[in-house]
Amino acid sequence: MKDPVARTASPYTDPTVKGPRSQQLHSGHLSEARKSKYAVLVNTVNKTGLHPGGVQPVMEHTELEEELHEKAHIDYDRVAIIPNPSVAALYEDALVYETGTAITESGALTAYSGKKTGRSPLDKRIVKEETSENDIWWGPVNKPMTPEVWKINRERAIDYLNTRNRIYVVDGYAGWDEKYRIRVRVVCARAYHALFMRNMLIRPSREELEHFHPDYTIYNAGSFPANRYTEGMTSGTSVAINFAEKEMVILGTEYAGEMKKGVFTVMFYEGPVKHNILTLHSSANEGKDGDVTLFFGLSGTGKTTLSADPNRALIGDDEHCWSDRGVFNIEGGCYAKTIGLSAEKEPDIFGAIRYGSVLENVVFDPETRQVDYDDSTLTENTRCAYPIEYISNAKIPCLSPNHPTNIILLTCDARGVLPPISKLDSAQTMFHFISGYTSKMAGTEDGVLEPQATFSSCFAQPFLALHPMRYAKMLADKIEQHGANAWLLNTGWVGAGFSQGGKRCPLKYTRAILDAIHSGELAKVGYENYEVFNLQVPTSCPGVPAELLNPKKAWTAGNDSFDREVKKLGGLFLENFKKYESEATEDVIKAGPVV
Ligand SMILES: Nc1ncnc2c1ncn2[C@@H]1O[C@H](COP(=O)(O)OP(=O)(O)OP(=O)(O)O)[C@@H](O)[C@H]1O
Ligand SMILES: O=C([O-])CC(=O)C(=O)O
Ligand SMILES: [Mn+2]
Repeated sequence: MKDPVARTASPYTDPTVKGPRSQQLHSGHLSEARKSKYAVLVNTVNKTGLHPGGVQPVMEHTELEEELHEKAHIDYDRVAIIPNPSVAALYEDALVYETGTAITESGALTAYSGKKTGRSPLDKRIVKEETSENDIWWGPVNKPMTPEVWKINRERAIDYLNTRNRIYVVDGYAGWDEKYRIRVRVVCARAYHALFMRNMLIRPSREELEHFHPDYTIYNAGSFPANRYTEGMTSGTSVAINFAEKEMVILGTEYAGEMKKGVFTVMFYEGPVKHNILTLHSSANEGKDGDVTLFFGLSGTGKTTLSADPNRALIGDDEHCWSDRGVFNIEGGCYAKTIGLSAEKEPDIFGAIRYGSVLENVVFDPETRQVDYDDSTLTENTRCAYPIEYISNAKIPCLSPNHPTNIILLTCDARGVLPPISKLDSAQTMFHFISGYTSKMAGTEDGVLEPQATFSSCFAQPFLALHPMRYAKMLADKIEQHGANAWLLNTGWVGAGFSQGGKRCPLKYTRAILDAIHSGELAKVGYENYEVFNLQVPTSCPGVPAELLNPKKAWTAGNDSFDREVKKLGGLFLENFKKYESEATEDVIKAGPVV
């Protein structure tokens, strides 16, 4: 599969359209509801003696079909609506209707997302309407969309869905805490997208699905582009959320991550605004004594990798809420990066890639069906989505009544000047949380090919709905109330930066650092002050060479380049923080680097 078919966002080259409708009706995919519907049709025809195709017969529609018809004008007489299909049915459909979709050696379904292999943050918009506009952070990420443009795009998505022979509906919850969960419905054209969201949402029981009425609905028409001449569109891609209508519309990108991150933005809005709970871009796990650790960090910094820990139960790998009742995962699955994945280094994740999991944009051998996890031909951002129970020590239900004991801010510093581990006081925690520094690595966002210094407030800027300081203040209050310890952990370069030929901190050392935090040993060792950033770094850590702990001592590329790099990064932090200074307290402003 070295040269897969590049799918473009056009319905005309969309290989998912195959086979006449009559074939589908007999394809064995009909749900019970569908079958009884056709039984009704047959009965009507028999009773009236009318030939089908003459007078329009009276057809009975399911509750779900009626709802979709009423809310979204889905043409249920033309399109087969497949409600909450099984994994097996989705496999069958994906294999029949989608170009390049296949089963890999380990049993996972592998699919291509087409041209877009990462999120498109520049094409994300929020509808400007009165119920939410005073709360929304109309900052660098949330671009306003007028209600008129929303209607145009929504209609375009629905028109596209109505041209399909079959569309899928996946219903699920976001949030394991029943008090705070939202019900989400996904309506999409690709079986791969349906299976992805079946994995990523929390799966309701069969009974719960029977009368499931969503709070939010996602219309994913990603194979079909937005019209670039529609006012405000800057490309053929549009990912839009309407908080008043409680809907999301996707056009012009088939990257599945947009759906899960769309739900996340909804939680970033609903959590604080409606329930006074804090939404966080973090993973979480729990030790044997019930101690909870949260790992905040941007894409690629290690949330998924480090939260999968054989000694600790996994609560979740990417999206959590911290409420007055502890911590809960938003999702029912994990979405792991698979580039460079190996059974030796990351056995839990490797083992989760099996029947039911969805691999995205990986390269595999068409004969042996073996996946080459080192191959980044299609993208650096190769991924796998699997249900969380595929991690054997996942804690189900995925929540803890305990408040976090440790808070770990992850960063992946490609300059190699942030220490592998530092202990933070509360002002430093706020400074670094608001700053949200990492080197953005190639892949998860469209167009990023080399590491770039990036500051993403709350480690979540592309997903935030409200101003970052609203989340930061909530976090400060919670940390103070529950007395959590905070750490800054750099999973990035050590010894020298990316540009000086340094290397990324070996995973085994990062894991040893975490073990020492969890065993309490790291709190007991000696500390020294690390220049410019004024961070407290340990002078020793079990399982880690001591010389790695202080970047100045670890640096192999000459003192001049070290001084230059550390000051340059310090300067970037200060420059970035200026925009928050008017709202931050004096001690937080002072907790930044001194250049
Ligand atoms: N020292 C290290 N610590 C953590 N991860 C490392 C380290 N060295 C290399 N890696 C690799 O970095 C990647 C971290 O990706 P991971 O999926 O954990 O990111 P994430 O924070 O969950 O991102 P996203 O929010 O995009 O899902 C993995 O591919 C992992 O193998
Ligand atoms: O959303 C995605 O595509 C992957 C992810 O977790 C992130 O970028 O934080
Ligand atoms: Mn993420």
